[in-house]
Amino acid sequence: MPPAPVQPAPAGPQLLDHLGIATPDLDAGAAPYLALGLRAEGPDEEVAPQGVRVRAFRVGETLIELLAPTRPDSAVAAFLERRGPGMHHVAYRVADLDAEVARLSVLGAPFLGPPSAGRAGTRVAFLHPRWGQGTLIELVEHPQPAPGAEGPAGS
Ligand SMILES: CC[C@@H](C(=O)O)C(=O)SCCNC(=O)CCNC(=O)[C@H](O)C(C)(C)COP(=O)(O)OP(=O)(O)OC[C@H]1O[C@@H](n2cnc3c(N)ncnc32)[C@H](O)[C@@H]1OP(=O)(O)O
Ligand SMILES: [Co+2]
Repeated sequence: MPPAPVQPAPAGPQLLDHLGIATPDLDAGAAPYLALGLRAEGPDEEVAPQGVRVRAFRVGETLIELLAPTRPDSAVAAFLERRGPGMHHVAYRVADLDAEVARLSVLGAPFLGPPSAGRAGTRVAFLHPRWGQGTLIELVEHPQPAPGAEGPAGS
């Protein structure tokens, strides 16, 4: 009997949220993106649970997320030690992270721990790179806008 087809994600359409790039130094790592004409979005942010400092550059609906380690035992420090600077992860936006973690876990997807805090108020969860054909995959849920913050009243 053929395997059951994978059901579409119930949490709605997914966007490419960002690409994570590992660099030992944010200023040096930013140089090519500034030369391309991209602008940093907001101030740099430290995400302590991940041991990184982040500078984000917007490209349409997607961000380039430059990541520099803040401690030697962080995932990004280990990556730089092993592979040097470069593409670190691909992040997909989901509407309901807990629902996606539950749905994919049933399929055997190897999550690297429970959802945790990401940059800019997001919640994130990671899937081991062996599952993504050698690519570390991140799922991102953005915070819901506050009621009434979506536009002028009556629009
Ligand atoms: C800014 C915050 C947040 C956001 O808001 O977006 C972030 O993006 S934080 C980003 C940093 N955080 C993380 O990456 C957390 C999840 N990562 C991990 O848990 C680990 O990095 C890892 C993926 C489990 C790898 O850890 P490692 O100790 O290297 O594990 P292994 O020894 O099991 O490695 C196995 C294998 O995987 C290769 N590897 C490691 N990292 C990557 C990667 N980023 N992309 C592709 N492959 C990766 C590693 O080289 C090993 O391969 P071999 O060398 O062939 O054995
Ligand atoms: Co990320």
